[in-house]
Amino acid sequence: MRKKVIAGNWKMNKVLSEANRFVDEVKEKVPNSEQVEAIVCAPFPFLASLVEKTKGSKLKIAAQNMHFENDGAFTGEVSPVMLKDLGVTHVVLGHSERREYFAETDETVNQKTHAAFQHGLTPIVCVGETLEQREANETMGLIETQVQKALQGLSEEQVANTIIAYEPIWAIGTGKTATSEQANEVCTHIRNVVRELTSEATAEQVIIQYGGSVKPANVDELLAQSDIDGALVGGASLEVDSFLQLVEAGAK
Ligand SMILES: O=C(CO)COP(=O)(O)O
Repeated sequence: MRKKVIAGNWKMNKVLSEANRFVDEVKEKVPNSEQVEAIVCAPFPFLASLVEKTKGSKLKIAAQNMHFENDGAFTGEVSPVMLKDLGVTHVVLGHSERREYFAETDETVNQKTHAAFQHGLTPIVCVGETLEQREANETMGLIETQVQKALQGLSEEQVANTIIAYEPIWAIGTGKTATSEQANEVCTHIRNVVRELTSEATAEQVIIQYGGSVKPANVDELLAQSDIDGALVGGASLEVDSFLQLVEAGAK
């Protein structure tokens, strides 16, 4: 059985003292279960401190983005080498907010996914449609293209170790969760795309998360779906109690 991966994406929130306090509290309480993995995706300035604090604990620390080059004249950017050196384990790539506001494309997401694996970081690759695309019946085709392009050129083993997060843009931060059936339908489609690209064994292994207004009240139903292996959570990951409730739901 696939484990559940619960990742809290803090986005551009908190200051260092708040981030430290959150992690100090949460790291003691993450269930000691092989069934669940808990990750905090924090802003760059907090990463060194949070990695240090979580050494030896079950809580993992992720970045929310990175550049694909190792180093060079890219003012304001952060490289995979820097993240790996700090002890970061995961990196969120291609979040819809980065695609919308920071010109992230399927091509750069692909370059970053390759760079993550080159440096031993696990990519959490985000895909998802807008409301207009959903209403125009474009969801399945669009998701297929996003997944294919993100994974292009990866080895089968790398695909198996990629985390794919399905985040319908219309459900992010809106309080409008996709129904668990709607979410599962797309996650099943993603697994089928992975199956076509690789093999049955890899498709069965790949972790597919749902994201978009996940909270303690709806997480059980979402995680009970056949192809949803976890959640990428914004708002409800900012408070210790709700984040822990989500992680505990993953351990059930
Ligand atoms: O974008 C998200 C996580 O990456 C989802 O955000 P919300 O959980 O706040 O809807």
